[in-house]
Amino acid sequence: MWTWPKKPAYRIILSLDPAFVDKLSAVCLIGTDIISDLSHPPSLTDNPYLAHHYNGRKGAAPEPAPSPRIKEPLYGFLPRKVIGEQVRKAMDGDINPFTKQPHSSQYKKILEARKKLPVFTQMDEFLKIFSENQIIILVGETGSGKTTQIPQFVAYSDLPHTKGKLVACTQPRRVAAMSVAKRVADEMDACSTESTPTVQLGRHVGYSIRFEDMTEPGTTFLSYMTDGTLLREATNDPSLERYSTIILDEAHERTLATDILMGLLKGVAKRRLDLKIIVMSATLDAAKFQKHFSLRSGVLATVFNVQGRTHPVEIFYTQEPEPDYLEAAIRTVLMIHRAEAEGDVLLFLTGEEEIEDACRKIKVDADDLIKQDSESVGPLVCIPLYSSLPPQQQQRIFDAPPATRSTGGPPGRKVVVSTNIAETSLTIDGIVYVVDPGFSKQKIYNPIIRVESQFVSAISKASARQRAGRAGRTKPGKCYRLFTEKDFISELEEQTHPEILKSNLSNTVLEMAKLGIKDLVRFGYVDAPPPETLMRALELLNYLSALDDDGNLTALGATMAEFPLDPQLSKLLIVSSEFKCSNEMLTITAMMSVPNVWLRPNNQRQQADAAKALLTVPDGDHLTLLNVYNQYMQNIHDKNWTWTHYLSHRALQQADNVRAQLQRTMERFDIDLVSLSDEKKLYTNIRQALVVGLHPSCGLDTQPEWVLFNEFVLTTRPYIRTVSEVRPEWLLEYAGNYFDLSTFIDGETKRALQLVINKRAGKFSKRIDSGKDNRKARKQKSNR
Ligand SMILES: Nc1ncnc2c1ncn2[C@@H]1O[C@H](COP(=O)(O)OP(=O)(O)OP(=O)(O)O)[C@@H](O)[C@H]1O
Repeated sequence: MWTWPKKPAYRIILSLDPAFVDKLSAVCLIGTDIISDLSHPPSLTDNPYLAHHYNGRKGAAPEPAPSPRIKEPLYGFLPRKVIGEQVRKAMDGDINPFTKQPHSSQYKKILEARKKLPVFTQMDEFLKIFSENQIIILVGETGSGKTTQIPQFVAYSDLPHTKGKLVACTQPRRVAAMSVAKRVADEMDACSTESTPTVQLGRHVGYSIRFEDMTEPGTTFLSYMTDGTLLREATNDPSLERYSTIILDEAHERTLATDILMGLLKGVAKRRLDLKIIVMSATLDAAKFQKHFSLRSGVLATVFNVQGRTHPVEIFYTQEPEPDYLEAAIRTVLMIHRAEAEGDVLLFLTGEEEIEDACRKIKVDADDLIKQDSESVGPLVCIPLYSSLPPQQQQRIFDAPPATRSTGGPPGRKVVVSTNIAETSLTIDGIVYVVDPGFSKQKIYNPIIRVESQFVSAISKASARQRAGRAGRTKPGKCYRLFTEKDFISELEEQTHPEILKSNLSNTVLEMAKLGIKDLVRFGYVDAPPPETLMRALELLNYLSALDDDGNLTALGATMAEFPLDPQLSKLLIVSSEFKCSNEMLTITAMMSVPNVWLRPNNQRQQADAAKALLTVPDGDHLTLLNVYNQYMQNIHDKNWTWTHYLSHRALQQADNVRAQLQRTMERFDIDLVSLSDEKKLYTNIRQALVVGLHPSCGLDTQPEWVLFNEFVLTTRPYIRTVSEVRPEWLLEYAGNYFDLSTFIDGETKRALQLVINKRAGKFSKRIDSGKDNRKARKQKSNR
């Protein structure tokens, strides 16, 4: 039987207080984190393992040691001669040079439109600089054509494609990677209406996002992908050999994965002299990237500026600050619908609940408007967009607006209500109006208490410009900012803070370890993360036995890094076969990796709750998720069954897909897929590895003393989600190293666990005593 090698992979929380949810702010956890209450805060600097990573310095935040003076390597890169004239000829020719098929007339039509983009007018200049430099920082205004054109120029410059290497272009968001790949495939001739498409999306031009790889080895020459996907790929191929050029788009967003890639690629560029790197940014703040990518001391990376944008966008501000931005946003959308000319609207809000709520309200109010004045108010559809929506549902934003009701009647309008995932790279054809209240939800990780919280806060000026840029993509647009111009100038920060400074880094550090990066402190960050955050990540990975005491990646850690999951979840999957419940854990993990499966329409809440109650397993949310999936399978994926049980068919389909992918990874590592036949024992085993929650949506109707949970959300109150009841004996048995009471300071947790130990010892000694008594009695009897 497997036992916890060091500390538990589960997040466990103790509370003896019935109102313990309120105490969760004092609990440290994140994601599927290990938690304890603060009576057991592992000291950051006293921990020998962490101290080792920080040169044994105690009590002070580590400072990076001065880099050793090394002899500068002879540096040069392999020049690639690219001639603009030849690229232009290939584009204008009758035959598609990638597929050797004739170009369609639609291709030529789109090409004429592309030629008007600012980037296109500077193609020769770009290709010259591209030939002469290994690394380029490209700065261009939103809408100038960076995302769609530059990767194509590079792909043409790679011709002939006998070398078989690809061009990669990263995007911070899935929806952008998918939609830009589609647009570029169309531009390269995938949209022919008159013949079989010459270029195909998913074959010649592809995309790759977590759980979905739409590329074809040997055929794909240009792939759009999320930055996280490329980073994951680098863990298996740190030199990223299969790429000829890597383009990091939207670098100004400073996502965690893009930042790590920037550090990594700097090293790869020195090893792979044939590799080209382009870092694209919409802000003029390129100096940081230029400095970062200076490969020789004193020589900054080359910057290429693209002038101009496609269409003008008129900006409007409010006269006074708006007291309620949501109400103001809805009012503005309706005002546009009633008074403005044809064109769709994009409204930026902060999160799923707010977006769904706004969609409902806008729809109701728009229907009222139509009733009052059907002559001048046209039909309206509202489409939500947020990251937890399944990709197919996200694609609805590209649907055509509703048709005009009658000939000559007012035009229909589409309103997309989105989080900031629509802020960059997306072109939603037809969007003319943008409504920007100036807020977004931001995650902040506090490494001291190990809590990640979400706050609604003001966006940066850079974000506001990106948002405005979503209008004016295909025609002139208008942007309504729901704040004053004075606030824009004096209150908004210039740039959004890099994610690396405010995120939990456990996943990233595991990936870095897999990449072979030993010195986390002196890795070439663009901005170095807070030392406490790195320490927390190391600590967690060490607890999980993904890293050994010297910080080396263990075999277990290497396997964990292969799963596209948080380290805690991948650990659960790996160890589940020891608990004889790996089939079930696969299902539970897949269900936790997809959007919420429960539907709860506003007007049918009671029915939805009753349906949920029928599927709820009293032992906890995890077993309930398992039950839902099993029933879905027994009902042969029936859409009607999901509908009548208020379940999202799409989310369940997605879970099925994710499960199959995770299963393939398990099989690759020979992890047994097993299930105990004794259901009661099976359920106990699963819970020994899992969590129960007291979030209002939780199915538990009891108030358990000890629970394990999956997610901690700090909103107006702290909540835990996806929870299972656990027994304190399990903590001592399976997580003995973490729950080693000699390392606990005196407090509630220690007292409670001590009680359990005493109780067990008491029982044990009583048993020994009674054994002795029995033996004595037997002896006396036999003596007699
Ligand atoms: N799906 C599409 N349908 C129609 N036109 C499109 C589409 N995608 C892009 N375009 C056109 O190409 C232009 C350039 O888009 P692109 O995404 O390449 O710009 P960008 O400079 O990368 O902007 P951003 O920084 O905002 O992503 C758009 O303004 C639009 O005119």
